Amino acid sequence: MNSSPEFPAGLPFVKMHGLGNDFVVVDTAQSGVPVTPALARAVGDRHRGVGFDQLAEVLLSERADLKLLFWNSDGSRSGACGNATRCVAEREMTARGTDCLAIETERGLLTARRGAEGMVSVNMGQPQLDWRDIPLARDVDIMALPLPGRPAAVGMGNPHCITVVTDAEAVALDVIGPKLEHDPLFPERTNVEFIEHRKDGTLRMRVWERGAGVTLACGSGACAVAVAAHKLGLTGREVRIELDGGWLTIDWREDGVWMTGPTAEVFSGTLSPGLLAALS
Ligand SMILES: N[C@H](CCC[C@H](N)C(=O)O)C(=O)O
Repeated sequence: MNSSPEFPAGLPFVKMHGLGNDFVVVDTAQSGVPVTPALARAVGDRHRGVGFDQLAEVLLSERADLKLLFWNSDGSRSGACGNATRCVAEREMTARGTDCLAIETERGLLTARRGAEGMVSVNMGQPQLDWRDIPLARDVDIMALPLPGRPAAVGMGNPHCITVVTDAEAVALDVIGPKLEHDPLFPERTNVEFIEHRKDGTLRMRVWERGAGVTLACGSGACAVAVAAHKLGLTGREVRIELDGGWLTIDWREDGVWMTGPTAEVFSGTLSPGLLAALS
């Protein structure tokens, strides 16, 4: 095995997930090893690395308890990642012995709280409902985009394209997802969600994530979906959403869109110095 003169001890990481939306958490504040697109791609490789939907990079913050940056497995960045925010918050609240945490992200300061029955909630902030903020390439009706199925567009610090369908299971996500992800209407690409409004008032949601593909869940996507479903008159401000990996509760309150759900720590390990050396 090669050793890295720069990082002789390798890079410690923690593997976590929220409803099967899986993450590698690395603490740059402690390790001093900054994440690069190449590192994210290498660690994100499910055969030659660890594998993740997103990598959460923990940094020091002057304004909050900590700062988080999010990376997709294709090496691109995401301004928001709700499930990773909840996972890191759980770990940090446990380490610090608190029930509340302030987290700086690219989209602003987020508040996380420990909830009942081991759940963790995070306020993902107010949705972006202006076409320039989502962002879209031009001014169109954001609740009925000029695309097949008349999807809605909502930003949560990252873009989401939401189509209401009668049968979410029947959607060929891996065919339609990448088409919408790369549609020119979305200059920064987009996450893609399909939702079915069930008779019991809940939503069934399936997701194709920008930069990661089909995932078992997407927290910011669930927030965007709840906002779109409410604006389309399907649901109230609070809704339960079933994703492939489980359930999230979303509550669009006056102070922002709160998301509540489970978190899990899976294992911790050390990225080998050889892997890091190959990238430098
Ligand atoms: N899984 C994340 C969202 C990742 C979004 C990312 N794929 C992007 O490029 O915006 C979540 O729980 O919110």
